[in-house]
Amino acid sequence: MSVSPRGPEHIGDPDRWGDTWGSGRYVAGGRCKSTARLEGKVVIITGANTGIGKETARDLARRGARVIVACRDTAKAEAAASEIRAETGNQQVIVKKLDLADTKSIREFAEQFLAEEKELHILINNAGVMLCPYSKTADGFETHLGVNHLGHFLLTFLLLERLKQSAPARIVNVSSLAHHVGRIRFHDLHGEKSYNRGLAYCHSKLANVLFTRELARRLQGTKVTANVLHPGSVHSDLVRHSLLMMWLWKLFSFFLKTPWEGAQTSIYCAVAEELNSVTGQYFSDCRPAYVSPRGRDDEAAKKLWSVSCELLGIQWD
Ligand SMILES: NC(=O)C1=CN([C@@H]2O[C@H](COP(=O)(O)OP(=O)(O)OC[C@H]3O[C@@H](n4cnc5c(N)ncnc54)[C@H](OP(=O)(O)O)[C@@H]3O)[C@@H](O)[C@H]2O)C=CC1
Ligand SMILES: CC1=C(/C=C/C(C)=C/C=C/C(C)=C/C=O)C(C)(C)CCC1
Repeated sequence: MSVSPRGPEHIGDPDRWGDTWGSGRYVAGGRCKSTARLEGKVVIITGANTGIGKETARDLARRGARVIVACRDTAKAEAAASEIRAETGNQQVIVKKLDLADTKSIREFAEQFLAEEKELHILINNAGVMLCPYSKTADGFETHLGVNHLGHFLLTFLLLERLKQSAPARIVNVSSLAHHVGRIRFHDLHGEKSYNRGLAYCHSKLANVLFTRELARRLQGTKVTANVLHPGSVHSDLVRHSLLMMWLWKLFSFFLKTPWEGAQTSIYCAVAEELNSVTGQYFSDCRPAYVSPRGRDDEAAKKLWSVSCELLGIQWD
C-alpha cells in the first residue's frame, strides 16, 4: 500500500515506513526508529506551537512524556497543545509562557518551572527566528543572536541543576546547516557596524554549535549530554520575515521536508538509546554530520561562552 507521508493522520506513526530513510522522497531524510517510551519523563520544548517544535512535542507526548510547551504566544501554544492532547490522549501537555527575546520572561519561566516541576529529563532548545529586519531584543541584543543563542544559553543555565539532579538527562540544541556560513563577529556581535539578516541567522546558528561543544565539554561526567543538529530544509513558518523565501518555500515545498520529517533528528537526539552516552555531537538525518571548521574552534567556543555570560550578567563556571 502506498501512503502519502503528508497529512496529520500519519504523523508520528513509528510503523508507517519500513526503513530509516523515510517516505521514499529523497528529501524526507532520516527517521527516528527508536520505540523508547517516556512515561515519568519531563521534557521542555521551546517554540513548540508550530513547525518542527510542534511535531517534536507531538511525538514525545505520544511516547508518554510530560511535555512543557514553552512559547511566547500562549494562545497559539494552547491551540497546539490541545490538538496534541486530543490526538495522543496524553493530558500532560502543558503550556508555559517563554519569550526568548526578553531575559525577564526567561527568568520568570525558569522560576515557575523550578517551583512546579521536580525533574527535567530533556530540554529541547528549538525556537528560532530567521531573516529578521534589524531589531534588538528587550535587553538590547541583536534579535537572531538574542533569541537563537543568548535566550537558550540563559534558559539552559537556569535549568541545568535540575537536569543534573534528574540525570540521565539530555540537552538538544536545534542549529542548522547554515552554521557553515556563520562566524562569530566578536567585534560587532549586535550588528551595529554592519548587518545582513541572512548572515545574522547563520552567525546565531554557529553560536548554537559552539555553545553545544563547550557545554558538552563542561558536562563530562555528569550524565547530562548536549547534542546539536540540523533538521533539514523544512516547510515551516521560519521564512515568515521574507516574502521571497515564503514564495520559494511554497513553490518548492515538494523539495522541502514536512515539519514531521524535520522533527525526526530532534526526536532521535532526545530519545535514541544508542545516544545514551553520546555528547557534543552534531547530527543531521538521524546520524552524525560534518561540522564546519569554525564550529570546531574550541577557542571561539570558550570566548563565546565568556562573552555570553558577560552579556547576560551571569557567572557560569
Ligand atoms: N525550517 C527550516 O528549514 C530549518 C529550521 N531550522 C531551525 O529549526 C528550529 C525550528 O524552526 P521551524 O520550526 O522551522 O520554524 P517556525 O518558525 O515554524 O517555528 C519557530 C518557533 O520559534 C518560536 N519563537 C520565535 N521567536 C521566539 C521567542 N522570542 N521566544 C519564544 N519562541 C520564539 C516561534 O513562535 P511564534 O510562532 O510565536 O513565532 C515558533 O514556535 C529553529 O531553531 C530553526 O533555526 C534549522 C534549519 C532549517
Ligand atoms: C536551492 C533552492 C532551494 C533550497 C533552499 C535551501 C536548501 C534552503 C536551506 C535553508 C536553511 C538551511 C534554513 C534554515 O536554517 C529551494 C528554495 C528549495 C528551491 C529553490 C532552489
